[in-house]
Amino acid sequence: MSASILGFPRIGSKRQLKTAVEGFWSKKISQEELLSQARQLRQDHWNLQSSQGLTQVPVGDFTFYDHVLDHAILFGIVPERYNAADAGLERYFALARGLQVPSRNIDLPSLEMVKWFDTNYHYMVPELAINQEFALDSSKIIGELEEALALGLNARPVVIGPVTLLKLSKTVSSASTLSFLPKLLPKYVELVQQLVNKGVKTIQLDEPILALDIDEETKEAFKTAYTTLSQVSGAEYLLATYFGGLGNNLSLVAELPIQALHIDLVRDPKQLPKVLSTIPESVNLSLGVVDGRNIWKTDLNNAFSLLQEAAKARPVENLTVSASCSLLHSPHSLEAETALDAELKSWLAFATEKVVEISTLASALKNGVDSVKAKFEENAAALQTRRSSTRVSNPEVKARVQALTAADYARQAEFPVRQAEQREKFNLPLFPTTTIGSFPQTSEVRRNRARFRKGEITKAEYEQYLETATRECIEWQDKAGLDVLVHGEFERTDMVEFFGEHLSGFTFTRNGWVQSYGSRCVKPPVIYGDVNRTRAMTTETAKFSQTCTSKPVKGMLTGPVTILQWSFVRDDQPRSETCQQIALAIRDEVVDLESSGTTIIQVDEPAIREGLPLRHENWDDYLQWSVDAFRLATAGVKNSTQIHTHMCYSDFNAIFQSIKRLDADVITIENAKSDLKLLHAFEKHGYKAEIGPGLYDIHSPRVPSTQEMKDRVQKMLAYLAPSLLWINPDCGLKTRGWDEVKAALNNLVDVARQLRKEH
Ligand SMILES: Nc1nc2c(c(=O)[nH]1)N[C@@H](CNc1ccc(C(=O)N[C@@H](CCC(=O)N[C@@H](CCC(=O)N[C@@H](CCC(=O)O)C(=O)O)C(=O)O)C(=O)O)cc1)CN2
Ligand code: MET
Ligand SMILES: [Zn+2]
Repeated sequence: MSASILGFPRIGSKRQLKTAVEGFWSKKISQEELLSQARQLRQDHWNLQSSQGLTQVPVGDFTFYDHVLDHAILFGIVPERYNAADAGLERYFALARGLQVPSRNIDLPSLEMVKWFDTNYHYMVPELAINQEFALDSSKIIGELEEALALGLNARPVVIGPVTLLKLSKTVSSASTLSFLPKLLPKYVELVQQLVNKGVKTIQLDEPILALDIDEETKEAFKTAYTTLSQVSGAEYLLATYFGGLGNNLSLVAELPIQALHIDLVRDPKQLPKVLSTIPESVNLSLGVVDGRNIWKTDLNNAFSLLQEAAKARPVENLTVSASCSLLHSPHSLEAETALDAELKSWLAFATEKVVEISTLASALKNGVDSVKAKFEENAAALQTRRSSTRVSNPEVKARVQALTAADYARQAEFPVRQAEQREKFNLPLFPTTTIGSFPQTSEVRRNRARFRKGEITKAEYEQYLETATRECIEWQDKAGLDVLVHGEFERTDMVEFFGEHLSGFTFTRNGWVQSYGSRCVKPPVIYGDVNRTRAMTTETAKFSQTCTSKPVKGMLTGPVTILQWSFVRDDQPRSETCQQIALAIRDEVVDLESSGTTIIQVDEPAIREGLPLRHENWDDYLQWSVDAFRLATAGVKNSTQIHTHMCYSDFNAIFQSIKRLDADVITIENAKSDLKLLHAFEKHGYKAEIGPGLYDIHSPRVPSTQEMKDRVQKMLAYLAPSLLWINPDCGLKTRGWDEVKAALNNLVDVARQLRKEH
């Protein structure tokens, strides 16, 4: 009987990793200092697990930027061009975030970054060359293993499995990335041998791809890979699956020569009986009963009955209690949440508390529930207060949802009618220019917010500061010649957290940080009850902003699906219902913005693609309610009010029909890194509304030239009519500095000016 987790959040209780890494980038700390802080974090996190009695600790879950990128280094999947950077951390961070050193003639963009399954975590996409040769560089994982062994820990190396690693990679050729398996496998074998030589018994191979629909080629790859790996003497494998059930991949997994299997019993508790009857008894089962993707306290009784069901079918020695997936997606600890209401706090468990839950469940399984009776009782009592709490339920919200009719989901007229009215009203030039919303969140902006929160400046002083920042931002855009302006979002910590702070049914944390990419973190708000808007959230800012210019300033809102997707969501009602409630709150805001004089309103939905279920069979249902939620949020306005939406970070081709069904008047979309494939889809499916495919990548400090952006537009014009095309960057500018932003936007406006002359 054992207890362990698949991975722990690496960012640290106070985001020490962010501070250290960013300090290293800005040359405030040395490489040695960075390495030593990293070592400390790993040690703290392992100690935390072992002090709670977890029987094994994962090794390799730590990373300076992204664990998939670490695997590219591990197997030598480094494109030629990065050899311009020095081996070691310079090359590593060049892959992660690009590198520009004019004096050395270096101008490297970063690798592509995309979403990790259905999470808000982003990974770097390994890029396989046509003639890719692999080379093992195991220094990182071996180093970390030695650290753990020196601490006397029972260490289990964590490696992404070969099939998932290849499936997440890309290659320029038309060949399937799995065609690289025969060349890659020997390197896995070599790695496993090295680990075994260090005294390792079990190696965790993460294959989350098994929670997806996979084709025959992929199934064959699994058989080949695991048969080969099983031949390394002395090695045992824990095959880890998560983010869903095994579904029809169960019979494949049952055939693989593995010693242990991890299953996600939070996303799919119903798979347990099938797993128990299909997976050979000799295979140890790691049971993911604690939710790694949400922050609610586990229902210990419920989790325990799943464990007992397994214990009836197999010897307890062959079972491991675990969390559904790596705890990477949970905040570090509740300890810092001193401002959280006591009752609400009693409903929550972050990563550290989840480790305790796992340990409690393991004790119950080993020594009987009576051995941890008090803990079970305390848990049941907390859950009971949550179930019966009056603040969870709001009858007015429920009644309003009940009363909705089809008319609430549709604009008054079809797009062509709206477009005609809008054109007359706005009289915008051909190729109108705009931005996506945020402008640089400088340290000055953050410092002022922090000072206000600490009471060092008054509310009035803070608001005065925001007005000045907003006015300067708008005046700059006006002068630069942009056509549709934005206020810059200086008052927001984050596009989702801001709305979480203003809506009832939500709470927010002080320190509930979760890594989003690299050193960047988010603090997802917590939705615990029925969502309701009690007062306008953005109209004052919008009204003020419009006084700064005669050009239209867009009202800027986050859409219901994105608010849902980037929050911790209640687990006591379907996500679709929560989404509908958020949609109503946003609808009220949209309508209020219109009444207070805002004529163009953008409702961002960058997370709509990310929310798409991993299994195809669940797509239609999701796309129905998510698109409906957007329509509900935006349909309450006049024909002449222009609704924009914005999306980023994803391949939208698969959900194209749903994008059409959003019925937005203008869509701005990330495109700078995903080529013209998407635009082809817009053409093919007869998309009629207006569209602004991003002209440059805002995730890099690199300033795009006028010519390169103009070339991009020329290519786009092969697919899109000039009268429909908007000119804009591919996402918000909050992570950039002002110098880069000004230079890039000046060039962008130039592009539009030149094009207008030519058309
Ligand atoms: N939720 C969400 N998900 C998203 C995105 C997004 O915008 N939001 N965009 C995409 C990319 N993901 C991103 C995620 C995070 C950030 C980001 O910039 N995060 C910031 C934190 C933003 C924040 O809340 N900042 C706080 C600052 C909190 C803080 O550190 N305060 C210090 C003081 C700060 C100072 O003096 O400078 C303190 O209190 O001690 C604020 O503005 O107030 C960071 O990690 O650096 C950007 C993109 C996809 N997913
Ligand atoms: N309006 C938001 C911004 O500009 C949209 C960002 S999408 C991740 O930051
Ligand atoms: Zn975006």
